[in-house]
Amino acid sequence: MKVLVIGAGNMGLTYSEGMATSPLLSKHKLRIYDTDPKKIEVLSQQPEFNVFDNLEDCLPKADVVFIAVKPFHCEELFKKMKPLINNEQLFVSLMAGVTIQLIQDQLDVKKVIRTMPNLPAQVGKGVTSYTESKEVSKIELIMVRNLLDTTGTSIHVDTENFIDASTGISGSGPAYVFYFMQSMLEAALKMGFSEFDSKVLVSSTFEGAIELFNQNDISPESWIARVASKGGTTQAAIDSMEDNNVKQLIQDAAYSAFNRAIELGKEY
Ligand SMILES: NC(=O)C1=CN([C@@H]2O[C@H](COP(=O)(O)OP(=O)(O)OC[C@H]3O[C@@H](n4cnc5c(N)ncnc54)[C@H](OP(=O)(O)O)[C@@H]3O)[C@@H](O)[C@H]2O)C=CC1
Ligand SMILES: O=C(O)[C@@H]1CCC=N1
Repeated sequence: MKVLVIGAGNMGLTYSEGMATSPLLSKHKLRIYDTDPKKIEVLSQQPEFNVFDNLEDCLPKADVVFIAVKPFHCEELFKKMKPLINNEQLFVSLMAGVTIQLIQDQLDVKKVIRTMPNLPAQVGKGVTSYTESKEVSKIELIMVRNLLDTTGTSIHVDTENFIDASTGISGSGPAYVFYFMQSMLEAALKMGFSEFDSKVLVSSTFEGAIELFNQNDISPESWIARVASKGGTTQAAIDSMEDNNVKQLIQDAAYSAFNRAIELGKEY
């Protein structure tokens, strides 16, 4: 199978690196197209990829085309793609907000899968939600799922509303975790720890907590209760967060991303 990825940025390159290992590609190298000459030059040194600087040479014969440009670049890209594509090809979008309908209309194609990936795919720990237009067959869907799973795990959702919702949870989510980490790092530095020790304290705490969560069927709330002694230090911290409505604020933030994804879909 010939797979082409358009846009070799954070997401496109990450998914390319995962998918290049897929047996579904059989003898074909994964194809990458980008408009940035510097990226083309660097990627051309990597033996696992076939790198292109023009669509004419890579798009017409691709079976599956992943689109990983920023949403505001899609209109210009679709215009260039349109004369080079056909209705047998399968298009997989990684773009936030951009709807299946818009892709079908602007490219004049039928088979579209819309996904919401996330950045931990870079270390094989990504989670991708995906949904499809009705013209996509079961076999095509399984094939794309296999490709997506080369970067971690994936979940099928029934509607695009859940793609926008997963943008608010898992797509943008790594940034919320980094925000929390940054806040704790800054607190550790203020308390007088060195940068190195602050990093060890914070990253080990996150890693340990995630491992506990993953290895046991216990809710985060119950884990909090196991850390917090009555009248102790943790309770003081949790009370401070509750007094400041931190939980609500985090939920509001997730909804802001969800709503922004819906808004993005109306902008193009
Ligand atoms: N980053 C993330 O964590 C996530 C991103 N996404 C989605 O993934 C998509 C890509 O995001 P991200 O990887 O961060 O973006 P990047 O800017 O890192 O990557 C996009 C790449 O596409 C190139 N490009 C721009 N226009 C074209 C074009 N017409 N043809 C071919 N290549 C082009 C860009 O080049 P240049 O730099 O020169 O513009 C760049 O190399 C977005 O739509 C985003 O919504 C989804 C979930 C998570
Ligand atoms: O911020 C964005 O718009 C993209 C989508 C999810 C993560 N990054």
